Amino acid sequence: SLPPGPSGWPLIGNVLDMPAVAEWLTFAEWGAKWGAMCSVTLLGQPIVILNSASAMEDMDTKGAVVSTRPRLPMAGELLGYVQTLVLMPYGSRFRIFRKHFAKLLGTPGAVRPYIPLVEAETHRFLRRLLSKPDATLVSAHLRKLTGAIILRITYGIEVQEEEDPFITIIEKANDNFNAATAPGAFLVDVFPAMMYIPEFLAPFKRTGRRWAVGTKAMVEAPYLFTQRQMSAGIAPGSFVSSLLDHEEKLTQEEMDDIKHTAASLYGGGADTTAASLYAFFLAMVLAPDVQHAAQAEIDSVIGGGRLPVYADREQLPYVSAVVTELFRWHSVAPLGVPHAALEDTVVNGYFLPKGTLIIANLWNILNDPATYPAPAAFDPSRYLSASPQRDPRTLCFGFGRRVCPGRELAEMSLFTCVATTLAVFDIAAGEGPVPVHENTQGTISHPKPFDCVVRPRSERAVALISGEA
Ligand code: HEM
Repeated sequence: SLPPGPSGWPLIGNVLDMPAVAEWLTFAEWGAKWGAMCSVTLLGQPIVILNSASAMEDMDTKGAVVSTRPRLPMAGELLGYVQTLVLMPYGSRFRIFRKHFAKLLGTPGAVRPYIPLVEAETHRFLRRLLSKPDATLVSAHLRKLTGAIILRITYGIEVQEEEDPFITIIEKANDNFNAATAPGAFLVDVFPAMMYIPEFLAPFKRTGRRWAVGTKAMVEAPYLFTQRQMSAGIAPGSFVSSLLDHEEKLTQEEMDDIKHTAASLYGGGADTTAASLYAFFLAMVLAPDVQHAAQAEIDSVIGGGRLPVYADREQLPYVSAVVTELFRWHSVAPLGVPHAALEDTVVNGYFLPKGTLIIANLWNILNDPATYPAPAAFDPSRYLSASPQRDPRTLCFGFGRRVCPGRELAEMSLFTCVATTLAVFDIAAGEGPVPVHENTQGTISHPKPFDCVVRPRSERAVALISGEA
């Protein structure tokens, strides 16, 4: 049978038990009651929830069998996201996309060429933060930073200081994606047969068609820009330009794969990394002792004469532990991205029929007090004692064949931003009540907005930021 879980009603199953918000908290309660691998059924659709690291590892052993994605007609088919990696079903095209990703970002060696680019974009971020340190703009500055890094790696596009047209197009599409995948937002995801309803009777189809224009613009506009730059002989090196270098030898299908792999990079990488970095600012407000300890390490190892760089990582173990703790403390994807069983399978003695949805409750796994005592505390020293706690990187990126392919770039972006920001800025609480760490709803979850005060640490820091030192 399926793993145990709350008993439901005939036909509708557990529909009435499903929480409307913060699903990860209710799922955690079910885990405590029914076991780390528990299940519910929604209108006949079985859903297995993984509430512990070992349950996720057991699932991991099934490899490809548990590595397809559920069918989501709204975001996948109507908006067109099934063409991008995150919603693509397991199969040969999926493997081509993953190969592109592996070559581009799969190892520390593969991402090494991007170090100067990540550092340069991070310096631009520091300058924006210096000129507009308002708490309400921190999140926007971070989105611009992570978007700029991905656009340069993928297309060789350098973003404009004011409103950048590509970022505007892509963020609009990503907002549509988030709205389309919000739990319970579109009934057609529960009843795919609704796809047969003619459009004049189905408002969701009209919404889908409108939003699909945004997806198309996101996929086409930056790609066309790079193609034009290549024709003019002025395209800088990038993922797209290197693969299109011998365009005449590529089939239409291969070019289409390159175009959609490129689009998958922004969707997977920009908002996730920005969410993690926004959590860093919150953590510094809530844990001033951690901030002071990290700054003391930077001051003693680097001194005030330059900004830290990625190559300093080994010499900055405490700052590195801040990054490690960031991966744990704020769940960027509290419920990961749902997997689905490709065929009938048995895991831990439980039967999962083909099509079963598999959800890893990453929030709960990363807040498990047995692995991480006092999990709500932001405490980098967890990883620095003689018996360090488990590296959250083995958990926060999901599992199996769908494990996040952007891990190395995430690491580099986070370290560079955290180390340089701490070197030159103090981040303190604002005047209002002490902020609380809470996740926003959505597949990609940010900390809820909070007040803070960001100030340069000294005149010397100002000179470093503005490049005059
Ligand atoms: C803090 C940073 C990040 C976190 C916590 C994170 C986390 C995740 C998680 C949990 C998944 C779902 C894995 C699963 O299905 O089991 C995922 C998938 C994915 N991530 Fe990341 N990610 C981050 C950064 C990035 C970056 C920088 C990129 C690319 C540049 C990226 C690209 C992707 C893509 C394309 C997928 C879909 C993979 C697939 O479906 O096969 N991510 N990520």
